[in-house]
Order: sequence, then structure tokens, then C-alpha cells
Amino acid sequence: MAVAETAAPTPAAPAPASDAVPTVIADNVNIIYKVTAGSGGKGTAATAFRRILKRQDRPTIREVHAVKNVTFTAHKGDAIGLIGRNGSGKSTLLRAIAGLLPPASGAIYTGGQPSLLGVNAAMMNDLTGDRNVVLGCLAMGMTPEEIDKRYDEIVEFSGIGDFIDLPMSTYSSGMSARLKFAIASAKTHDILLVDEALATGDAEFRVRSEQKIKDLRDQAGTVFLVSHSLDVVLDTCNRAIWLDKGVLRMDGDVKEVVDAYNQEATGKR
Ligand SMILES: Nc1ncnc2c1ncn2[C@@H]1O[C@H](COP(=O)(O)OP(=O)(O)OP(=O)(O)O)[C@@H](O)[C@H]1O
Repeated sequence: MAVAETAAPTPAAPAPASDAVPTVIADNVNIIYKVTAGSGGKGTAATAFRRILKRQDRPTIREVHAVKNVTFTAHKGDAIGLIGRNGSGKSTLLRAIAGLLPPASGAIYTGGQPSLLGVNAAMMNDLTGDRNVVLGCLAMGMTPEEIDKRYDEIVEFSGIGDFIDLPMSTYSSGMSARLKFAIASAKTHDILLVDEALATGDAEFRVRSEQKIKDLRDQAGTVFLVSHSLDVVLDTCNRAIWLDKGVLRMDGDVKEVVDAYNQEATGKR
């Protein structure tokens, strides 16, 4: 059972408009990773054999309780910044909303298809940017006609220029993040989950991506954004959720939450 570990601002969910449509409901979600600890090596047959020879015990399983009793409701048109210190459970919660990590207890209900856009989202590195645009769009369920229509816009937005005809293995990490973001944002997503993708672009691209996220919000989607840049969160989101060691510390208006988070960070120095 998780308990907020420090005296904290009370979690206060923002009051939604009466006609607000819920898109994501997290109900008392707990996520626990199980990791082997103290095995003195990787879990291979060779290490198991060595363990038998040395008459050692099996490696113990350690649990990492990454998200603790988190409850919130997101609505259409919300852009929610997930903030918190390193290891506070932001990416874990995002992956759980995407359906990639099952909660140990509690549940996440989504109305619509969540799409996770991470900088590490799989792309085919040996293929050209051009082929990856087509592949990525097909994977998002777009028809070849739709891809034809949106292709120029995607390449334009990515700002990749002539590199579009070269294999993605020749791109810098910022360039491939830009292309991924351009592909992902070519479609209107019900629920778009963005994990630090904006951090890798340059300042000019960041401004354009932030505008794109605002457009997605206006198209009545829901956006979750994990970012260490509080400025990006303030500029892009209307709401923020502050996670602290897996516990939801505060949920509310973006400015209020970021202020409280900053206050604690400076108070602790
Ligand atoms: N695959 C994994 N196996 C075991 N433990 C993990 C795994 N991924 C994350 N954790 C642990 O879960 C906790 C939350 O990690 P998570 O990556 O969700 O935090 P975060 O807030 O996104 O961190 P950061 O800001 O550093 O990216 C941490 O204690 C981390 O060590």
C-alpha cells in the first residue's frame, strides 16, 4: 500500500467542465517491476551452472514499485504534462497508458487508441527516411491515398530536407526524433503519448512541435507529455501531474503544479 512519503500538497484533480468527455481513467494503478538481484551475473545457463557448482542460492527477485496507487481522469482536449524527478515513474505510467505494461493492481481505461511516440519508437534504420514515412504511416492505419496526400507536409515539417532519401542510420538522433514526431503527428490521435521527444530537436523545431501538440489538443485529442523541461510543459499543457517516487503528489492546473514542484525543488536545496 503506498503512502505519500512527505508532507505534500494534496493531490487535487482539476474540476472538469460538465460536458468534458473522459478519455483515460487510471483507477488506483500500481505497477511493479520484478528484477533479479544478487545473482552475480546475467541469467544465462552458464551462470546457473556456476551457481549450482558453488551451491549458491537462486538469485532473489526484487520488486520495484514504480507507480503507487495512481488515480486520475483525463478528458478530451487535455494536454497533461507528467513531471517529477528521475525515477519517479513518469515513463512507466506513460507505457502503462499505452497498454505496454500491465498494472499489478488497479486498472487503466482508455476511450480511443493510445499512440506512444517515444524517441526510441522502432523505425527501420537501414531504410531511407522516405520509406520510413510510408511504413510509419501505414503502421498508424493510414491508407496509401492518405499517405500520398500528407507526404510532403510530413517531410516539410520534419525539416530533414535532402536527407529524406538517405538511410535513417545516417541521421543524428535529433533528426530521427524530428522525423518520428512528424510522422506521428500527421494523424489525429485520440490519445497521443509523448516521451521526451521534443527534447532532442533544436529550438526552432521545439516551437513547431509545441504548436503541433496544441493543434492536436484543439482537434479534441488528449496528449500526455513526459518532459524534464518545465518550460515545455508550461507552454504546451493545460494540466500537470506531479509524480514523486511513484506517488501522485499533485494533479491540477499546469501553472499551480509546476509552481509547487519548483517551490519544493528550491526549498530542498
Ligand atoms: N525495465 C525496468 N525494470 C526494472 N525497474 C525499472 C524498469 N524501468 C524503470 N524501472 C524503475 O522504475 C522506477 C521508475 O522509472 P521510470 O523510468 O518510470 O521513471 P521516470 O520518472 O520516467 O524517470 P526519468 O525522468 O529518469 O526518465 C525507477 O525506480 C526505475 O529504476
